Amino acid sequence: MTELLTAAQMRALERAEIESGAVTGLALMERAGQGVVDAIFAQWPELAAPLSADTEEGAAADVAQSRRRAMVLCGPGNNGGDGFVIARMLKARGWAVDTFLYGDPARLPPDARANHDRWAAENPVSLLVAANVQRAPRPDLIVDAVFGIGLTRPVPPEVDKALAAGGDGRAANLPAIRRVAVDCPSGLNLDTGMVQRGGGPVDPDFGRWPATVSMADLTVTFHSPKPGHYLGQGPALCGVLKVVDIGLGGDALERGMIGVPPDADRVRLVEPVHMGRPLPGRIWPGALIAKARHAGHKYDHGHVVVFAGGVGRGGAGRMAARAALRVGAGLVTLVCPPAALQENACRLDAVMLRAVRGPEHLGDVADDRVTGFVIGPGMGVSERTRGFVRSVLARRAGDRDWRDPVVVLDADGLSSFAADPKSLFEWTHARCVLTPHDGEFARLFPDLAPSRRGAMSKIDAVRAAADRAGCVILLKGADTVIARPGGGASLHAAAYDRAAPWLATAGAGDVLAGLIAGLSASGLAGDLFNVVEAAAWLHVEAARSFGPGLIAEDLTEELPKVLRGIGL
Ligand SMILES: NC(=O)C1=CN([C@@H]2O[C@H](COP(=O)(O)OP(=O)(O)OC[C@H]3O[C@@H](n4cnc5c(N)ncnc54)[C@H](O)[C@@H]3O)[C@@H](O)[C@H]2O)[C@@H](O)CC1
Ligand SMILES: [K+]
Repeated sequence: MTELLTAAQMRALERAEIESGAVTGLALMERAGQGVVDAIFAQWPELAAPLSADTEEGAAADVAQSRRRAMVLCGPGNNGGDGFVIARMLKARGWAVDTFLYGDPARLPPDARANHDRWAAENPVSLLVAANVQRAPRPDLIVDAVFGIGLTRPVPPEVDKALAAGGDGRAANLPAIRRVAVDCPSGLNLDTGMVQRGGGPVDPDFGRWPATVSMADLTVTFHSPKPGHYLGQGPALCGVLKVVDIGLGGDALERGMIGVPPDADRVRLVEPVHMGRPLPGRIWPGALIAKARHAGHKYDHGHVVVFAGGVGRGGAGRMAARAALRVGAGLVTLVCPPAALQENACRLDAVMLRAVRGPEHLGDVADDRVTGFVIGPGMGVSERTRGFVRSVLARRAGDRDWRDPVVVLDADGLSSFAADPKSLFEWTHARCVLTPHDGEFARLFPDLAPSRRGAMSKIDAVRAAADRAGCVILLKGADTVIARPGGGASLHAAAYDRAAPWLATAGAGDVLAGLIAGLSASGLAGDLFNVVEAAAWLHVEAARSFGPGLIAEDLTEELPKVLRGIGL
C-alpha cells in the first residue's frame, strides 16, 4: 500500500535527505520542476507541438504566433521556487512564459530565491494580482505554484482573485486553458483535504475570506501522495493526480506494509500496491480471505450471527448476513424478534434463522462457536438494542483465542448510545469494529465531528475516536478512514480512478458490516485491522464492478465475480 505523508513528515524526510548530504535542496527543486514538466507533456502530448493555425485549436485561438504560452503563478515559499524552475524549463522548450509572484522576492527561502533570481535576471516577473493576470496574454497552460504543503491559513482574497482570473474563461469559444497544480491546488490543505474558511476581513467582492480554490486539471505531487489529495475536497480539486519520484529515500517507509497494521504515526492508502508496484490480488487482499487458502469444515470458517430488526425492518440485517456468507463465513445465522420470524423465513435459505425474544435469551442461539456478530443495522434505537449490544460485547474469549468473537457495531447499534457514549466504550474491546457514517460518528464523538474539530484532520479525529473506544473504527465516506487504538490509520479513497458514486445507496453500509464480519470470522483470518481494510476495498471493488444502477443487494451478488477477478 502507498504511504501517505503529512506535510510535517514530507519536510522531515526532505530535511533528513539534505542533512545526510545525499542531495541539495536546489537539486530536489530542480527534480520537482522537471517532474511537473514531464507530467504536463505526458498528460497533454499536444502541448509538445507548437500551436499551429492548421489545427482546430490553433484556428480557434486565432494565433498571432505559434509559440505555446504559459502563465506561472508563484508563491512566497518553495512551491513558488518550483514554479520558477518550471518557467525556465518551459522557456527552454520554446514557450512564451509570463511569471507572477506573490510576495517579496527578497524574502523567498534560499532555494526558491536562487531560482527566482536566475529567472528574473532575464525575464520580467509581475506582481501576482488579478489586474496583472487579466492583462497578460491568454495562455495554453496555467501553472499554480502559489502554495503547497506550507499553507498555514486561508488564501488571501487578492491571491484568490488572481488565481481565479487566470482561468476565468474569458473567451468561451476558445479551447480550455489547462491548469496544472504544483503539489496541490493552492488553498487545499494537504493534511486535511479541506479548504480553510477564514474568519478574517470581509472582501467587497468575495464576502468573507473565500473558501474556494481554482480546480486543477492535473496535480503533480512529489515522492508520495499526501492525505489531502484523497480526503474531503481534495479529489474534486486536484483533477488527475500524478506522483513523481524526486529521488528521496524512504524505501524503509513501507516496512511491514503487508499483513500487519500500519505504524502508529503512519497513514496508508488501501490499495493492492507495494513499493509503488501493483500487487497480484491473490496476495492482497486474497491472502486475507481464509476460505481461499484453506479447505476445511464450515466451522473452520466461522459462524457469524447477524441481528435483524423487527417486522418490516429486516432488510438491513438480511443484506449484512448474505454479505458475510458470500465473503466466506462458514455459516451465518440471522436472529430476529419472534414477530419477524415469518417475514425473514420467506426471504432466507442459506442464511439460518432464529427468533430471540431478548438479550437474556441470546445464549440459546449463540454458543461459543460463534466467531462474529453484526449488530445494529435496522434494529432501531432502543433499550432492547443497547441490551443486545452489551450482552454481545460481554462475550469474550471461549476456549480458543480465535473464538473471541469479532463484533461489528453499526447503525442503530451505535446511535442507541448517543445519549451516553461512555456507557458503550466501557464495553468495546480490541475485537470490536465500529462502522459509523458521519452522523453516527458525530453522535458518539461530538467533539470530533467536523463542525467541532477545527483544523484536526478526519484521520486524526478517527484515531482519537479509536483510542477512546479502544477498538478499530471505520468512518465511512468516499474517503473512508480506518484507525485503531495507538494511532495506525488507513485511508480508502473511492476517488480518481476508483470513484464509486453508485455506492452512495441505502443499505451499502449494511453490506460492508457483513463483509467485515464474514472476512474476520475465520480463525485463519489475518489481523483484524487488515481484514477491515480488505473489506473496505472489496466493497468498493464490487460497486465498481457492477457500475451504474447499483443498489445494495447487487454488491453481494457481484462479489463472486470480484473474488474470481483477484485470482481466487
Ligand atoms: N519538502 C520537500 O521535500 C520538497 C518541497 N518542494 C516544494 O516546496 C513546497 C513547500 O515549500 P514551503 O514549505 O516553502 O511551503 P509553500 O511554498 O507551500 O508556502 C510557504 C510560504 O507561504 C506562506 N503562506 C502560507 N499560507 C499562506 C497564506 N494563506 N497566505 C499567505 N502566505 C501564506 C508561508 O508563510 C511561507 O512563506 C512543496 O509544496 C513543494 O512544492 C519541492 O521543491 C521538492 C521537495
Ligand atoms: K500549488
